[in-house]
Amino acid sequence: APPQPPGPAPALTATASDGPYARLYPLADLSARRLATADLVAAAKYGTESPIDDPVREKQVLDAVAAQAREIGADPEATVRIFRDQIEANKIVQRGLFRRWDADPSQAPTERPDLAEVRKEINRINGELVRGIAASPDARTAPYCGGVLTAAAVHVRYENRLDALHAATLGRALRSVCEG
Ligand SMILES: C=C(O[C@@H]1C=C(C(=O)O)C=C[C@H]1O)C(=O)O
Repeated sequence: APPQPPGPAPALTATASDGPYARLYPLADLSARRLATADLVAAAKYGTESPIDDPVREKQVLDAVAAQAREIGADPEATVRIFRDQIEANKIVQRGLFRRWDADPSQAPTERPDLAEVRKEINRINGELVRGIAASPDARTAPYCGGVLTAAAVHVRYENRLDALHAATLGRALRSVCEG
């Protein structure tokens, strides 16, 4: 037999026995990981000329994930919709941190990460998230999606000891996962 092409990464391989929780949990987990990058992005931008909103970079992200979705057979429209929420959530955390640091400069970061390096990490998470979206069409369109996704998000919240800002914003990041 000819060699088979490599399949998706094991953690995201969906089998017939995977239930909706197993399909939706990675989306909550990856969203929390993506949201955690907002702390680094905010630290990279704080006290510089770089604004929180960067529409040029946002368009690059959305174009890239739409192309990846098409390549691997995920719905590009659902993928872009989910990523618009991911981006909005990321900016909400950045704004929250800016406010926190303005109010109490002793909490402000003392080191400034390299934004280009942080964006490489965001790109890696974006790729994983597109694969997770591609692996979950049935779970995302099922009537129980919202309940299962909320359970996964609660698990992720406690597992990662998310603070109130990140926990609330995780809900924002996941807003349209269950819209199909
Ligand atoms: C994360 C950043 O900040 C914002 C959020 C983005 C995102 O979530 O991908 C992209 C651009 C910015 O509007 C960034 O500048 O990279």
